[in-house]
Amino acid sequence: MGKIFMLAPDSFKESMTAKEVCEAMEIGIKRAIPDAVCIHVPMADGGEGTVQSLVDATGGTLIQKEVTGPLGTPVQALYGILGDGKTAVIEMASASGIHHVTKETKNPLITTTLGTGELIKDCIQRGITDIILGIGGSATNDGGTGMATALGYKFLDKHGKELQLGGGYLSELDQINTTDVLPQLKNIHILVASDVTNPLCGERGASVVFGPQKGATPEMVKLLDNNLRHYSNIVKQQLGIEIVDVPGAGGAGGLGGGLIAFTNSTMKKGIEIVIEYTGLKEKLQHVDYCFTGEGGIDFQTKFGKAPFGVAQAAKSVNSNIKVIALAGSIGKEVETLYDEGFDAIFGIVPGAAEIDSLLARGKENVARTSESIARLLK
Ligand SMILES: O=C(O)[C@H](O)CO
Repeated sequence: MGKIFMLAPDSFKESMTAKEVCEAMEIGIKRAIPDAVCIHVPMADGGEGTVQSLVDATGGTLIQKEVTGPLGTPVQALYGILGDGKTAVIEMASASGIHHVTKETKNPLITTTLGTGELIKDCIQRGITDIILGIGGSATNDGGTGMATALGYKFLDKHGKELQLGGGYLSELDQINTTDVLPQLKNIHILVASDVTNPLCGERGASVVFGPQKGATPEMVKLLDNNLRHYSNIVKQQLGIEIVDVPGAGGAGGLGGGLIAFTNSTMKKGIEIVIEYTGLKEKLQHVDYCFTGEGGIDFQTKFGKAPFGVAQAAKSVNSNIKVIALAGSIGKEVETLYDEGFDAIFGIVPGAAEIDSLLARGKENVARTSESIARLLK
């Protein structure tokens, strides 16, 4: 039998999905080593591409659903049901992400995570019991109250009237009513992959750090931070749950905190979840070479990006597996990755060119680079 190659890249943003990168790698490797055995395990780190990668890796299905977008108007969102038929994978950004608002319509006082909750509800209604939820890239700062509203929680003011959606109104919160919460919710487990470990409030909190990118002025940041603090106090008084300082509670405008308060959830690093659900370590057992990669690789790759998780997994299974990374751009202090399980890192760009043409020619560049590497390995 020929040498066995594990192909486990992340997507190359705006150029190729992780699955397409796998296919391009295989084309290049087989030009040099026709009898190479290539195992495809498309990767992701909990952010954009996680739904596609886990659906591809497990033979699952994609579901399209119209939900309420961050501004209250309908948007088309996608989520996945994995091959096991009982686990769903959702990226909150698909329903409530920043790409659904424009520079002119960005407004974290009114944006809502209602649509994310509608996706969770849709999963529950299909009999799903486990949900993997990637959070980040949001347009919202509502502490996950919109998400909870879709699941039946009611956020009331002191007159018993429901608050308007959006983090800007949480100063009026007086009571959280749980009478109409979906009864099935208590049987659902949500594994949360947050892109950050920030707390809900304060200097490192959701509003101060991520509010400005969602259109918050300095005054709005102050208001939103105070509102989330007030909200966390009510959650503590009425539900007995402390969310204000929990790492990750500030993810996606406080959706992390809302998930802790209102659902049966656990937070974990996105890449760890993807490695577990794709069975990467089992598939690495008899591998000789492990190819990974991402659009950009630099020193930050070691803070939980997919290629880092893949390199660590490969070396933990067998330290003799050679880990080879491909990237569109190679950034600062990339040499620090050689101590982290990477044996070699290759840029795929053939020469100076317009970014659009580089993105469009990603597959041929990955195939050519993979062929060159395989010629050396042969
Ligand atoms: O959505 C956001 O607020 C950021 O991506 C951090 O989670």
